[in-house]
Amino acid sequence: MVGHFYPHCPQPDLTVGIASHTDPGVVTVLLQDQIGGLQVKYEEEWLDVKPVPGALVINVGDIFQIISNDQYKSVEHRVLANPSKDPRVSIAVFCNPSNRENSFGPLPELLSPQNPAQFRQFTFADYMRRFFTKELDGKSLVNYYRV
Ligand SMILES: O=C(O)CCC(=O)C(=O)O
Ligand SMILES: [Fe+2]
Repeated sequence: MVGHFYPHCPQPDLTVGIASHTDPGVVTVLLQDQIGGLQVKYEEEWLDVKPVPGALVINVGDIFQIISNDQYKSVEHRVLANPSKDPRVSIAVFCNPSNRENSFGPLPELLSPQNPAQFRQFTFADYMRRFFTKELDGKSLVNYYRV
C-alpha cells in the first residue's frame, strides 16, 4: 500500500505529479480524494479519471496483461501536478503475487494452437528488479517478456 500526497504546485505546467507509467502488479485498487489530476491514456489521448465520491479506481497491471495473454491491457496513467490550493491525497493498494520466486507467464488454460503464448516465463522478482531500475517513462515492461 502507498499513500500519495501532492502539495499545491504554483507552476503545474512545468512538472507532473507522477510521470506516465503502468503498474507492474496484477491489479491496483486506488482511492482518490476530490481534487482530481489522475489521467489514463486511451487511444493516444489523456483522459481525466474524475473523482466519484466513494468510488474506487481499479487499474489492470502488467502481470494481469501477461497472465491473460494480452486479453487485458495494463493501463498507462499519470497524475498532473496539483494546481489546487488544497493538497491531493490518494491511497493505492497494489495486488501482487505473494511469492516473488514463482514462475509467471500466460495461464496454460488460455492457450491453444490458435492462441499461442505471447510471453515467456519469468519471476515476479525479476520483473520488479527491472521495474525499479528503469525510469517511469510510460513504457510498460510487458514487451520485454514478449516471445
Ligand atoms: O495518485 C494517484 O492517483 C495514482 C498513483 C499511482 O499511479 C501509483 O501509485 O501507481
Ligand atoms: Fe500507478
